[in-house]
Amino acid sequence: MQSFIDKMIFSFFFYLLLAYFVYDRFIRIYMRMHFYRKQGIPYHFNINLPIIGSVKSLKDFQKEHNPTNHPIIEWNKHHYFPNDSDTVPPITGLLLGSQLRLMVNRPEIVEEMLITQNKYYDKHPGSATNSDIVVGKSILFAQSDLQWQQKRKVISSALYKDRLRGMIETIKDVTIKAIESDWMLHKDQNGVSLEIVNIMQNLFMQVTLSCFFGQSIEVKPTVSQLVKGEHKEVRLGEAIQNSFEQVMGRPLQPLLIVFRELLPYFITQSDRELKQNALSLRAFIRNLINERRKLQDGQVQSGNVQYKDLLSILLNDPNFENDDSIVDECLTFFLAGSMTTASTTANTVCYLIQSNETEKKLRESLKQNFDYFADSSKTLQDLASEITLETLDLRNDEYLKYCFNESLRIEPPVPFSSSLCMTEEVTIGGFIFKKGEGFYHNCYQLHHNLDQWGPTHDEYIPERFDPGHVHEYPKRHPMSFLPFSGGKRVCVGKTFAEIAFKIVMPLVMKAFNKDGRIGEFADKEHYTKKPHINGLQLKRSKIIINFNA
Ligand code: HEM
Repeated sequence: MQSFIDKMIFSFFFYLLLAYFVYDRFIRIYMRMHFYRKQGIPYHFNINLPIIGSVKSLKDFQKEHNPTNHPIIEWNKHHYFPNDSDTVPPITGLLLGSQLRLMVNRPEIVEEMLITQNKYYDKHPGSATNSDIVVGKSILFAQSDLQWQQKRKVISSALYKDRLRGMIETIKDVTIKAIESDWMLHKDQNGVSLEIVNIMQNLFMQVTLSCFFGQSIEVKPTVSQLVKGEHKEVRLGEAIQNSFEQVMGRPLQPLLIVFRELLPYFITQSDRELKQNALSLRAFIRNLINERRKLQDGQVQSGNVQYKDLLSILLNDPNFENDDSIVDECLTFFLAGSMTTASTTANTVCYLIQSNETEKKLRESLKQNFDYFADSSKTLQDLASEITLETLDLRNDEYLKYCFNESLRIEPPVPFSSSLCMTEEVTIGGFIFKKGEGFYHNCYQLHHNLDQWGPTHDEYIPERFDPGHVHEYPKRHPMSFLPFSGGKRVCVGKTFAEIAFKIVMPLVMKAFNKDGRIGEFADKEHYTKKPHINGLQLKRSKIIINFNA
């Protein structure tokens, strides 16, 4: 009798669970899709497959087209607006496994979301769960609560103007050191042959280490990582990037597509390796923190400027109650700060190689701002002495700033926002969004909408940001350019990123120059295609440049 009752109880719970599974993975999703389709939001037909959703279609698309751009961006475009047309659907549907996501492609809707309706959505809790293993509870994926607000305020203070002045000195030192003592070692009769993404990634990792963690620029940190079962010493930047890319790809693993509840567990061999590697990274950062604790004042000395760096600020603030919360923010800074800036700079170099005219204009413009830039009797150090917070305003000509903007536009380092989530049912842009719905801002598309950027949207033209060229490139909707996100979650490092770019580019262009050209691609194919280097996919890009030295 007892065993019969046990069986009944077991069966009851088993069928209850099954019913929940069927409801959650099929019925609920179909009802939601129906709800959005009725409002005119398209869903590509392949995504109706139970549980698998768009994933099979996405994988097939990758196999067939091998997109150099981010697959989600290209898939969205391929299925919903394959030919450049004025009428990109404002919102398109995506089903990642059994998770519905909406892609917002139009600036008018983004504006309404960021400005008047921002209290109705927040970061999607799924992003925090997924990335927890690498960035823990950092501000990047945290909900916009009081704790996030307080932490963000403290972190932003590491980037105040007086501190930026010190960091400018550090960035100059790190860049000159990289060019002279690292890159130039590869010099032969053909110039200096370097892989652009790799050198920029390492450069900006060193910038981050020195500016925010006060590390000596002599240190080139490596971390022990498991690569297919073998222990290897990997450069810190590469190790962080690898772990992040793996974390981002995890929700598309077959097991996790079917049972997303298993996301916090690391079951497969590659997941266990990822966990191990993430723990090694965290241990490395904890070590930095311990070393810093031994120092008395936590001041960084750079040239004749002294400043308190991020690490000393966090160590002395009650909002960061334990070392784990400091490690979380440090790893976020490495990720958010260096991959993005590295890809922007690498893209700019590629576009200069592709366009003689743009490079000529940029060199002319730099000459107007910095006397030593084109003077061959002057060294990199001489040029560096002219670079200050004030001269970085580019008072005589802003072409370098236009190049920065155009690089961010044509290839946004963060091509779509992290996953966001409606906290209430709300109507935006005439569409009703259900509570709990996940969505992304499709920044890449915002930067390429034909009615906003015209038929040349796929060409690198810095002049579009020059007010003097407004007749050729009319003003766009303000939300058509959104590389740093916006509203309360706008990037905290945007000024730092711009400053770092404006320091690195002139130094690199002075170091590598033959008859006004920086260098050439080793593979001639690169002259005709867009570089497509974005911050989420650095590993995919292998572009060798023969720099002129
Ligand atoms: C070209 C360079 C950069 C670009 C394009 C960029 C872009 C972005 C974007 C789009 C977001 C929002 C991400 C989301 O949707 O979740 C973001 C957030 C953030 N960025 Fe940046 N970023 C850059 C450089 C930096 C730098 C240099 C730092 C640090 C020094 C930094 C620190 C952060 C942090 C901490 C957040 C999270 C802010 C919050 O949610 O409160 N970023 N960035």
